[in-house]
Amino acid sequence: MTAETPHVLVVDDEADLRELLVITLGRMKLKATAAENLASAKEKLSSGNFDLCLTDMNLGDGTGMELLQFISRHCPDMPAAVITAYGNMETATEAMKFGAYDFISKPVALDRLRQLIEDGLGISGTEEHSDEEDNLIGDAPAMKALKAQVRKLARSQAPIYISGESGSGKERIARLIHSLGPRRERPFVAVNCGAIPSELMESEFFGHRKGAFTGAVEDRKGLFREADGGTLFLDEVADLPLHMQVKLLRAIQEKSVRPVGEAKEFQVNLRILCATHKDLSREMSEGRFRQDLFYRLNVIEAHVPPLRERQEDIPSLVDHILTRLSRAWDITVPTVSTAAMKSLCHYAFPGNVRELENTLERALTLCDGVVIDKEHLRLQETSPVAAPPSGPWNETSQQVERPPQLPLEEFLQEIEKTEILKALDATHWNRTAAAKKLGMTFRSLRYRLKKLELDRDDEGNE
Ligand SMILES: Nc1ncnc2c1ncn2[C@@H]1O[C@H](COP(=O)(O)OP(=O)(O)OP(=O)(O)O)[C@@H](O)[C@H]1O
Repeated sequence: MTAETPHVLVVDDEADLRELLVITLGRMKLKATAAENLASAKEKLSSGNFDLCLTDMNLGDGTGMELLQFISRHCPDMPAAVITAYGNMETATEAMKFGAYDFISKPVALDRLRQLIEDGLGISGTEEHSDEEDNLIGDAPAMKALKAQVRKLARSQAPIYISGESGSGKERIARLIHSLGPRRERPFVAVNCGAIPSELMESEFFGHRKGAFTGAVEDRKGLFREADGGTLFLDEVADLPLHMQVKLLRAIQEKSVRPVGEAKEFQVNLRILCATHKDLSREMSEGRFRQDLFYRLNVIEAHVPPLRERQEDIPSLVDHILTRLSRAWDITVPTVSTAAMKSLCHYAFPGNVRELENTLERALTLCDGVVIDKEHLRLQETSPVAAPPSGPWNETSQQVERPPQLPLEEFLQEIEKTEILKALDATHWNRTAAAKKLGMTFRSLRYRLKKLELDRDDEGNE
């Protein structure tokens, strides 16, 4: 966003609404320009410098969706929001998939409009950095793609469904989305839906008045209001009982909650992120998860790949986790022997990163404090890797296309890494034999291992 007065483009074919929006924006001390159809909006966007666009869906000569597509191609850094017909959630959902950061329904409520504009201007402009990002380890192609997706999603207000196996890092992704977005200064509230007893759920989510039921000794705000202005992360959302799913849907749609034993409703403004290790569409088709809630929450899906599909990330994760544990325990970071690292890189980790953390914590207690060796890991030998490391080649050795967001240099590095790891694997990490297999000198392989940060340990296993 520029340091000057933010400039908003309003696009609507109805003159009355257009005027109302321009007046409201003026009162908010913003500069507003109006366009009455798609062609004029495109022309203004091409010649002017806007910080935000607010568009209706019917534009006479085109649709709001077409304008969103134009924006994502020509001004991808400018946030855009849409105005939808009352109750038309499908259009709103579709618009968010097309890149709108939020929507507002007609008749336009002015306080909601103000909020929408403020949120939008908060995300406009320079890229944010978050410490959470540094703590999200992973350079495997799938993780790089996920990080790029997260950066984009952080700007939007769309609900996101984070899928992935247990322990793969879903909550971490949710925190990152929050910390990179306009709500970062507000609370991030995480709740494990599977851990709340069914009878307490309503009061946990929506709060209660003192005396509303036995045990309600004081007023309680509830998670929705605690997260007001910020993000509510519903972990294990598939575990919500059906009666609670109805109430949750209502709260999300109405953007308001009524505490147990309270007569009045409270407005809430929050972003909902959810996750589950279960297959949510299957839960829905088998009648355990409401279809309407599914479509409301699952506007955009972000998938966290299991650790066995990004084994090249294991060495840096090991490094990161051991550094963190050693700092907490106030000890020197131990080294990991080549044999131990090799078994870690070949283990399937059904419990994903959490299992890796537990494995290393145990190894740290069992080792002599200097070197973690294979026997300290106590990995189940019966759990071999289910899939080969995800590299630029798939299981049938067919070439995989370069993900568009991955620069060529890094893509080529991935190929190099995968091939080197394959050769090391085939030769039981005998680097002389691996170099021969790869048609290079030992020195050249050693240089590449260093460059690719695969030379964790120099124990002279040549
Ligand atoms: N990419 C990563 N880099 C560093 N640490 C990670 C990463 N992914 C996960 N972790 C760590 O692994 C542990 C499990 O992650 P997290 O709780 O986010 O997983 P989850 O998928 O939400 O698990 P569950 O399904 O059990 O709720 C956490 O301690 C988290 O900090």
